[in-house]
Amino acid sequence: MIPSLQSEGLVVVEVNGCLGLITLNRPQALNALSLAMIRDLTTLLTAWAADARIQAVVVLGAGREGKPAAFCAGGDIRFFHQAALAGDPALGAFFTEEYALNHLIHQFPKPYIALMDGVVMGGGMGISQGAKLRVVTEHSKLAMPETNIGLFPDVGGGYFLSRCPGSSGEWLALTGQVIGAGDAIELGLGDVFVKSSELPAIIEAFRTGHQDSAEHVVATVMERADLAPDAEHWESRKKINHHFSAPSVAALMASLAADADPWAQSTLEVLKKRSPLMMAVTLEQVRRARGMSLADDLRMERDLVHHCFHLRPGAASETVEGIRALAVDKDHAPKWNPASVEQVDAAEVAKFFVSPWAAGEHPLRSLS
Ligand SMILES: C/C=C/C(=O)SCCNC(=O)CCNC(=O)[C@H](O)C(C)(C)COP(=O)(O)OP(=O)(O)OC[C@H]1O[C@@H](n2cnc3c(N)ncnc32)[C@H](O)[C@@H]1OP(=O)(O)O
Repeated sequence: MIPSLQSEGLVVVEVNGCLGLITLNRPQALNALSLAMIRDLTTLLTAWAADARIQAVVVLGAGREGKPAAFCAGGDIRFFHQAALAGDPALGAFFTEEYALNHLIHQFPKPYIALMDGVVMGGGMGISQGAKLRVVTEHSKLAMPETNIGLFPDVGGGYFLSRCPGSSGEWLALTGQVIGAGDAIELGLGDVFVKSSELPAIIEAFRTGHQDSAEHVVATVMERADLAPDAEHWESRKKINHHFSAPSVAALMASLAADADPWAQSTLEVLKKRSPLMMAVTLEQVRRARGMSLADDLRMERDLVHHCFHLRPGAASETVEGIRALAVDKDHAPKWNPASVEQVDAAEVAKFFVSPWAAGEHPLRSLS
């Protein structure tokens, strides 16, 4: 019922009755996902999908004593940095296996419940957006912040962001805006609000209560559901739709610049800090993904992430530079190349969307 795992305690598993309870247990790195953790999650979900004794799965993040909660802050970006500079083939395996895991979760045949308390970013969204029940609290901080590290919103981000209402997906993708529970529910990125003070009782019930059916597991959450707080960014939705429906990043930044409203000006300031090249790639990604299945979107994202590390290898990669500035040197001063949206070459953006693999050789060819 519990297969053997390889992440040495970073993924903790408990089975109680028909429930498989998974705790991401790397709190000092906000439960960021290593390749071993991704492999463990894949092993567990693959085994449990076929195991009639398991009828529901719950995933949560371990907390740090006295610190804010985190569900998962994404893929391990320090590993991306080291592996890219070392030319480590594990980097490619990481993305292939993480995206396949995201797909597995979206298609998981039994209730998979994500307790999205605290930080839920990047890869954390990837392992929660496919959940049947996405539980948010007043401490939830959801974001796809990849343009801040010279990346694009992957892990199925093209698929789930492009399904957000109006142009809010483009807004979230380009700015990396962090949203709380109210906005998450309003935008279709969360399902149910539970006060964080209720979580210990819910988790205790999952650990020790009688769990004899998936319905009972779901009811354990739903009976503690509450009214969500207001959506903080709801008032800005008209402005989001107006500016973020512009045809290009340069056009949408010009549109914001021409709007004296403080919201437009502060949004423009955020975009000026993001990678111009990767904003252009991101806008194209989200718009293409709107007409794609999840599997096709993940294949496109696998192509894009390959190019992030190979079109310009090593330290020349926009992603390596972005991670260096945020998480390695922590100077928060990435030197983007090019430095402004006006200098982004459309031909360079187009190269990201050419698959490096023939259709029959794509690493995610088996996803449907
Ligand atoms: C294919 C998958 C793609 C992706 O998922 S790309 C990654 C997307 N996620 C991100 O870009 C988020 C990166 N993290 C952050 O921006 C910040 O963290 C937060 C805003 C989430 C929280 O900030 P604060 O509360 O100030 O915490 P802190 O001191 O930055 O983090 C505590 C420790 O956690 C490590 N950490 C956080 N996120 C990651 C990560 N994604 N990968 C690896 N480590 C991470 C930090 O570095 C630090 O560690 P130390 O104390 O040793 O400096």
